[in-house]
Amino acid sequence: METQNLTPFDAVVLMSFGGPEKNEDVLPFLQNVTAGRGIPDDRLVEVGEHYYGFGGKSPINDQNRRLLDALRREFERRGITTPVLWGNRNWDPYLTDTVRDFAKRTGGSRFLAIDTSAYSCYSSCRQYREDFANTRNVLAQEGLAVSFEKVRQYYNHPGFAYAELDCVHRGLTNLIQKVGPLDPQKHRLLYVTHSIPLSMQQASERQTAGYREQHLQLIKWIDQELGEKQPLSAELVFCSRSGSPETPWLEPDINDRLEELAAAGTEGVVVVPLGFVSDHMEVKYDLDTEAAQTAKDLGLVYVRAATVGVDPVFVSGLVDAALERSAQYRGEPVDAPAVTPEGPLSPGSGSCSTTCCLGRQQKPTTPSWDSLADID
Ligand SMILES: CC1=C(CCC(=O)O)c2cc3nc(cc4[nH]c(cc5[nH]c(cc1n2)c(C)c5CCC(=O)O)c(CCC(=O)O)c4C)C(CCC(=O)O)=C3C
Ligand SMILES: [Fe+2]
Repeated sequence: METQNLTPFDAVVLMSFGGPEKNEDVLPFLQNVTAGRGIPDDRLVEVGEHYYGFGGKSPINDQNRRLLDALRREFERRGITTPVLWGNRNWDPYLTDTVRDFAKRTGGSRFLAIDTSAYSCYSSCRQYREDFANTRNVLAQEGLAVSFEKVRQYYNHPGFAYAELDCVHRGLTNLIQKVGPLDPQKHRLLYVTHSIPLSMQQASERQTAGYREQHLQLIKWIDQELGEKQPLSAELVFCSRSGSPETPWLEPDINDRLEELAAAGTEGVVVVPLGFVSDHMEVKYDLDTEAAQTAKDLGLVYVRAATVGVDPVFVSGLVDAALERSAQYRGEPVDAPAVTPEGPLSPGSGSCSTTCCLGRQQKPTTPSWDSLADID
């Protein structure tokens, strides 16, 4: 019997990046994101233009509203009565405001977070835990005691993995509709994720397979699952590089790779945004606008596979991951499934928390024992 029980948590909080809703939001949002992170001004102007091109509205908030709704419906379907809240790092509704409001309204103090990023690295894992510590510290000064736990990074959880598999399968079907039978000489599968600085990549490798390798493991699993149906070679490419040009980031960039492939005789690609759980601005601009234009200029057929979004298999997997974390927290034996050889990254075990993914400056994180004293 599955444990349909989130004890001792008072609420689940969907934790995300946040994005602007209108033109006037864009600058303050970018200032929030980049405070103290050394992003060159011309890059900020460029990224601002991406947002203005969409009327100043990032797609991410509406995606999160849909996910929030889907999670609530899945809780209801399973008879779980724990409330599901939503909070962001960089824009309204901010995590601190959501949590303060809930704590004052209900007296609840223990929060279990589900992040909208699936892999391990500073930006996608540890920085969220710094956010939890920040909220905890701000609210402590206001006399409210709150605590946070989070579910594991879920890139290899069957819910996310099978939902991705379905996205790839549908992308391939779409390409076949456009070009006829697939030909490994002419067609290719490009998995895309957010580039990160090499230093951040290296920090992610200290205790786990690391950011890049986690993607490669999932790609390998998808490839095996597709089996004979899928003759194309697959590779991982990157998008959304920022930072200063002298700092090395993960490569190749998708646009550069499309040029190389076209020159070598490729005629069509399926682009799978494996690193993004829904259609964020990176997907809408960097892939659907920029990379699609690159492909068009090169005469390539370009199919963009879907993101998992609110696929019921994904949503149900997230609820399973929350139940798993609760049971683990209570000290009960748990079944923690994973599709890749690395296995589940148990949060709080140290495998993806204590010393991994350190940022440039060391800041407090949650859980509270994960402090500077634990860093070797
Ligand atoms: C790994 C990763 C994820 C995936 C994990 C996760 O989801 O958390 C992610 C997500 C996102 N990143 C986003 C937006 C931005 N990221 C920036 C900057 C940066 N991202 C980085 C990495 C990542 N970012 C890094 C290493 C930087 C350099 C600065 C730094 O070291 O921190 C900048 C500043 C301008 C620029 O430099 O491009 C912006 C505006 C949005 C919102 C999009 C929307 O509106 O839909 C989302 C979901
Ligand atoms: Fe980012």
